[in-house]
Amino acid sequence: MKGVLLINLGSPDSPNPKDVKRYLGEFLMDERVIDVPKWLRTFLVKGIILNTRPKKSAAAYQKIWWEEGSPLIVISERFHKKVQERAKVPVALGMRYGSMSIQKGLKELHDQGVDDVLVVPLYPHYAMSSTETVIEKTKEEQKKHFPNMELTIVPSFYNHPDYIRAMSENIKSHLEGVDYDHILFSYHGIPERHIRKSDPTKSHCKIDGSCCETASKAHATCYRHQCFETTKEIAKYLDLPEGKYSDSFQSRLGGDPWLKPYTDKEFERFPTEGKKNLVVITPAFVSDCLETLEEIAMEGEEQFEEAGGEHYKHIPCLNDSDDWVKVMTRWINEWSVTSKEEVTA
Ligand SMILES: C=CC1=C(C)c2cc3[nH]c(cc4nc(cc5[nH]c(cc1n2)c(C)c5CCC(=O)O)C(CCC(=O)O)=C4C)c(C)c3C=C
Ligand SMILES: [Fe+2]
Ligand SMILES: [Fe+2]
Repeated sequence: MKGVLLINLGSPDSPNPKDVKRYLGEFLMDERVIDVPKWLRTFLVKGIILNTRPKKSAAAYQKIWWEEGSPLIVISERFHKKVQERAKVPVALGMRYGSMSIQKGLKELHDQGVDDVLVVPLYPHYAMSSTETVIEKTKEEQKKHFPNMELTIVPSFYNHPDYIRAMSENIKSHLEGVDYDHILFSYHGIPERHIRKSDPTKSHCKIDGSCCETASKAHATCYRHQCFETTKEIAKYLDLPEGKYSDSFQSRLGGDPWLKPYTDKEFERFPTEGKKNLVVITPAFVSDCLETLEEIAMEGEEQFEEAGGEHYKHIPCLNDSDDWVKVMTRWINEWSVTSKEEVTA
């Protein structure tokens, strides 16, 4: 029997430093997130980062926490419930880190008789620290606990017409009557090194001006290319004029070079160029979370206004909007009526 596992990143159990520390410990000890030899990762995470970061992160979580819990979890649960109401097969929800584990999600499906699972990483763009770690963890849990289950993985949907249309219509609905100078597409950043590591050709991705524009099979796993494509497709759909929009990358951690330009530097630069009315969208996240609600909606506005900006607007993610629920349900229902031969063909 077929079933679906939706997988998002996860959040701490509460915004208290103790729970945040446990969550960050699991997250940052992932070899696909901090990709250095285990002894060095252990030293960096347990010896340095976990001594200071949990307090700072807990304070940030406290600013955005809802009565029902973490926004990322609550929104994912609402989305899951609505998708389940419309889907023709059982749908479960799991998180890569934290208490709502992937193993629990697979067990829930297994207990309902599911042995053929569509795995949906809730990330539009491929990165080793997001999509790849979800896929590898799911395969590991399946092999260990549910050897008779089969998995089919939904590919990154960064340029899927349904995702582009849903994103564009969401943006359009929030821009009605809004006067703006510029739209910033702010994507979660990753270290530049991860782009090179994910390049199967080992020669295409140079992170220069043109590699992401030149056709290559490397783009199936190139986060940078996929982010730029999402922007291009949304701009095309909304008929945005050249120069009225741009890309940036947020949330960097540590001293290594991450994808540029950095979002916080753009907030400081725009007002000096006369871009004083700014709209920010965050297409790498399907649901609002710490990185959109605190870093972009709160900190971002402050940084922009301190630099001389006048009006600032963050557009919410797709969250549990009817449109996004319908898109996901259609993908699921189309798969659930497809035979195995058609899927693998
Ligand atoms: C959109 C996909 C994501 C990628 C790619 C990604 C890479 C990545 N993240 C960190 C470090 C942290 N990220 C944190 C929060 C966070 N990250 C994503 C998504 C991606 N991360 C989301 C949805 C969230 C929000 C979680 C929530 O509970 O709302 C955090 C925790 C908060 C903090 O202390 O800042 C860290 C740490 C790295 C190092 C990385 C790539 C190497
Ligand atoms: Fe992150
Ligand atoms: Fe590229």
